[in-house]
Amino acid sequence: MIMNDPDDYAVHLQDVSRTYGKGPTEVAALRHVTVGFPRGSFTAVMGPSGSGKSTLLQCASGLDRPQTGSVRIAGRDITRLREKELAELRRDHVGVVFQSFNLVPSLTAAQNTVLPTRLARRRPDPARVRDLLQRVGLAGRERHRPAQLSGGQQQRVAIARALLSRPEVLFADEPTGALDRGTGHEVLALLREAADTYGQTVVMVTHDPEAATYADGVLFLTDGRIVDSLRRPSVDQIAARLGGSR
Ligand SMILES: Nc1ncnc2c1ncn2[C@@H]1O[C@H](COP(=O)(O)OP(=O)(O)OP(=O)(O)O)[C@@H](O)[C@H]1O
Repeated sequence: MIMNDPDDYAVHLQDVSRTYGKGPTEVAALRHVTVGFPRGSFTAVMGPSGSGKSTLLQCASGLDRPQTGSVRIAGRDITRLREKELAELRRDHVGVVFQSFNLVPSLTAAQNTVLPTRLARRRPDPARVRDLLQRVGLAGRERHRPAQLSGGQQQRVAIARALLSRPEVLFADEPTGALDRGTGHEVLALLREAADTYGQTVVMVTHDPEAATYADGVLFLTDGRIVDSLRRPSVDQIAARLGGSR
């Protein structure tokens, strides 16, 4: 399919730049990035440490505002929205699994999982909550509070929470980084299912070539720019592309 219109994409970044700091300490984290994520696609974002992967996710998800350029989600340029409109758009269309899990300390794993759904005034399906928590390996931990869970377990609560509301767009920053192999594969299968079965658009940062093979395509960032992309690559192709830069 030929896609020229930014609205053909679930998320579209046009000429996005993000700089941190000023003067001698200035860092250009993203430099004039233009990229679209087609609806229902699963994209992996890779590149060396400091290349701008997290910044790309933060800008694309509306958690951070770029200095230049536009970011479209659900047909709206989110860089032009007021805070309240942005918060509502994010609540209704976007799910995130980022490195800080933002779990509510006083709520159990199950309560944290259903929180965004409840905030959006929807009724969570208890069977689906149980199934998701089981699939991310948290069966038996549903009533544990974050302080009673390991870092990896807290991350899995964040993954279940992001998946439960079936957002149109799901951003995940290293969702399998802290997980054992088996749980990591289950999480990747859930992300694949989100795209294939529910038409959700998934954008995932990962350092792991094997995790990236679950995606339809891989984008490579270097020094704030997208320098390459591969469609349906093998582990070996990804590893070869990353070379010594990991
Ligand atoms: N809040 C900040 N203040 C200043 N500089 C920042 C900030 N956040 C990121 N940077 C800088 O911007 C650049 C891109 O950072 P970013 O976290 O996006 O990279 P990354 O590719 O996700 O790295 P990693 O793989 O190590 O997580 C880096 O040089 C980083 O030091």
